[in-house]
Amino acid sequence: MNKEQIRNFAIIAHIDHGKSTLADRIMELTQTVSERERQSQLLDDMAVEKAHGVTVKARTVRNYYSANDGKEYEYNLIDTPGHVDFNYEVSKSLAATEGAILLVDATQGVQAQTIANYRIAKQNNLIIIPVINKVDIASAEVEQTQAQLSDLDSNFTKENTLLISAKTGLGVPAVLEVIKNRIPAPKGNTDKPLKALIFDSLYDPYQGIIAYVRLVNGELYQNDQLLLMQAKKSFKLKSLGIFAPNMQEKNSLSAGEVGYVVTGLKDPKAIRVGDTVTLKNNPTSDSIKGYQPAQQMVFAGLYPKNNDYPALKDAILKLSLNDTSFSFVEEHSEALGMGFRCGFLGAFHLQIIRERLFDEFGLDVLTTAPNVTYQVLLKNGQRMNINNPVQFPAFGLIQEVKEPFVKAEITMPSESLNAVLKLVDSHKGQLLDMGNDGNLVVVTIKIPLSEIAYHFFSELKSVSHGFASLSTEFLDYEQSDLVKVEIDMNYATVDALSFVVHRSDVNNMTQTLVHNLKYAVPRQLYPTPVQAIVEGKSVARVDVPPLRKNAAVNGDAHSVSKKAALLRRQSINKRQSVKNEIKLPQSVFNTILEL
Ligand SMILES: Nc1nc2c(ncn2[C@@H]2O[C@H](COP(=O)(O)OP(=O)(O)OP(=O)(O)O)[C@@H](O)[C@H]2O)c(=O)[nH]1
Repeated sequence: MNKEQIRNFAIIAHIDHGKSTLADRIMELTQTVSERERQSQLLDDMAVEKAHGVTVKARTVRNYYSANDGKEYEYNLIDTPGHVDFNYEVSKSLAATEGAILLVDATQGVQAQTIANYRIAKQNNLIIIPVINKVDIASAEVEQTQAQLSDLDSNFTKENTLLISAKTGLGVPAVLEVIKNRIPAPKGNTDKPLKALIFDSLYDPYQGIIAYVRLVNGELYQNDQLLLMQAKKSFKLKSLGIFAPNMQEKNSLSAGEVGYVVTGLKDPKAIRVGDTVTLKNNPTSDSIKGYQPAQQMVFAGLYPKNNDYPALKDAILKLSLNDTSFSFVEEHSEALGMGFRCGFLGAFHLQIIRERLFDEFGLDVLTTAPNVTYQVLLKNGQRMNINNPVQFPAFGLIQEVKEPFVKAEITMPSESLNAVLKLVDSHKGQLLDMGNDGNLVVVTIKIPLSEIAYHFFSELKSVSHGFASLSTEFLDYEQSDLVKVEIDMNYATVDALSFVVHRSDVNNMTQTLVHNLKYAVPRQLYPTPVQAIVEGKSVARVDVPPLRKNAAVNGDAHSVSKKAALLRRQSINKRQSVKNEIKLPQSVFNTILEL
């Protein structure tokens, strides 16, 4: 295909605004999928995507479009996820394209992820085509949505914006023409040495690592000897091809094109997204730069339920190829054995990884309570980054603790403003700015990441009846008001408990904890006070009743586990970092971790 007849583009939008549905229509109109293969959201084929009805992974598919000018064009379409946790997938995809369709649901208007994705596209210097979707719905507010788009970018005029229904197909043929007219053909030179960007990868049990590539310069042929420039690793290419939408082998790929390379490499660490592929014997002089690695925000321990550590290790390595945005290091826990401490982009990402381990590798994993990274400065001047509560140093040694703060933009209808501000306040958020645009309010806040990393998103949806949307951006590490609560007691199986909580949560938290703890089984036959101590001062105290006559003196694991589980759950709900030194049998510990 002549390079002038290639168009690489992505579809970007807020969650559920119709990207996958539009991708379905495009594949049908270009006859990429036959009548027989048609099914809705064809590209969302992962089990987690079907279960949650959202796109998690970006997908690439090549279509051939017969344009009105009588020529045939190669359209490489990339469908991207819309959830705030998966912005990283969006930026990866956009690095491989020249243009983007910015899709906005006419019944919802511009939302937080519309703005966030628009900005990523702008940063990548892409041509953006504004498209308003779902115009078939009676409650569609086309004019208002149009006005919001013009506010976002003055180039998004009424004349430039397309109106479609991805569901019925209305207006979609016009989108196909506009892609050809507005989005430029890829630049790049087939005569120069091969230079290709790896923008995604996956592990195939039979073929090893398959890299998704976008060729910037040069050509790629079957049997080429290739070199990974960052990894400094060479290999002989096993085969190459395109996605249509399934893998289809080809003899060559050339500058501007998007496709896949079967590397034959088995070591998942060999391939890094963002690396440059070139020819071993005729390498390019410069590699592709500026590719930002993902920044993990939420951390948790993952342990195999059935003690099958080798299987978990293998699965995590392979999954990390397909999702380069999560990080992992081995860790060992007294109670759970070998596992991994993993970093995620957000709580939803954690859930998705957990489900993928189950769906794709048959592995059931235990997850410890999620937490963020704390920067700790010790009195002796040593600095530590702590993302594992077990490693939290003794409070007496600590000079200062800092925690990550983010800037969050919440977009909502004005009716939800009060409820949202209340929610923000209860999560220690500070209002930075508030803008009004018709019925749409955009509130900018500064908030500790630990406060919004877990349940904030679902609480926001709930208080705004589903209408508020959120986008976040990391700000900095700032002083944290953490204090340590020590629970002073003597239990049969629970030796000691200490929690790290925000100062403002101390009173409520400790009252409840101490109250619940009194029901656990004490070792002594005589009453014992349980008390919570903060900085040497008792903040709550409860006298434990004498042991029931026939209770097991050495502790009733079940009853302890229930109470400890309750404790754990409360601590999770409160979203503080938790340090506990519970020594319990494995089975009991498992129950706690699962909560
Ligand atoms: N009535 C109507 N419904 C639509 C239209 N486009 C999409 N939908 C519906 O909107 C819902 C979301 O569509 P998707 O295509 O999954 O949205 P998406 O943007 O890919 O969602 P994520 O991948 O989760 O970000 C589905 O139930 C679609 O059937 C449209 O033009 N009209």
